[in-house]
Amino acid sequence: MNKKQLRQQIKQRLLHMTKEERKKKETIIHDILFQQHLWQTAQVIGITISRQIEIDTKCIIERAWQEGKKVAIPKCDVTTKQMTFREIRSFQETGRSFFDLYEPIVEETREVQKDEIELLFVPGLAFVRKGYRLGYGGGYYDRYLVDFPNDTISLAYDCQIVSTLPVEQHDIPVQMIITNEGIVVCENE
Ligand SMILES: Nc1nc2c(c(=O)[nH]1)N(C=O)[C@@H](CNc1ccc(C(=O)N[C@@H](CCC(=O)O)C(=O)O)cc1)CN2
Ligand SMILES: Nc1ncnc2c1ncn2[C@@H]1O[C@H](COP(=O)(O)OP(=O)(O)OP(=O)(O)O)[C@@H](O)[C@H]1O
Repeated sequence: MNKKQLRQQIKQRLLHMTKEERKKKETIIHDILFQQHLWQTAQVIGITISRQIEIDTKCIIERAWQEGKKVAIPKCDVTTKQMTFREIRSFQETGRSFFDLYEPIVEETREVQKDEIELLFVPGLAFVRKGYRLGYGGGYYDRYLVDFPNDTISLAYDCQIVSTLPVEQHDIPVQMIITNEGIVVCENE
């Protein structure tokens, strides 16, 4: 199966989950996350604002603010396919952008440098247990991760874990995946 077909297949799986199933699994994933030392000690997190089929990140962002953490979200440059992260202090500092994404409002936010982000949440559609992932096809995270120096984590429903993925030269694995079935520590060789 090629990447495009695989994306379609996983999207279908996600769309077929019932509201109850989704909520139940989401709660488990959030609970596991908040128990992690990695979470508890991170002072600055990098995270996206979730869309329909993605695991809810708004409550993660709110929890981060409650715990005094700083929250940075990406702003994509569609021509260079690069991202920069900017700190948001409330959802009012975000605006709807391309592709139905919410991005930081540049005039109201400051840029957060890569090395300031202590824990980066990496979105994806499908994952293998070694940490390799299939994204939405922009290549934004693959580029961003090239010289990212700190911890990376992904959140996924069990149905997003697959046994194989077409791995390419530029793919960089995440260090940890949290699913509703537990934690996967990805061993990088
Ligand atoms: N909530 C959320 N925000 C996010 C991401 C995400 O996965 N989730 N991203 C995670 O990376 C970045 C945006 N990712 C994007 C990925 C693809 C395309 C895009 O234009 N896709 C084309 C197909 C491109 C291709 O196949 O070459 C399209 O669907 O038409 C845009 C943004 C940053 N923000
Ligand atoms: N480090 C990189 N440098 C240059 N081009 C890259 C890099 N990483 C990915 N690309 C290019 O970006 C495009 C999308 O890559 P890919 O299909 O792996 O995206 P993805 O993993 O689904 O997306 P994302 O990383 O945003 O989640 C491809 O054309 C790929 O060649």
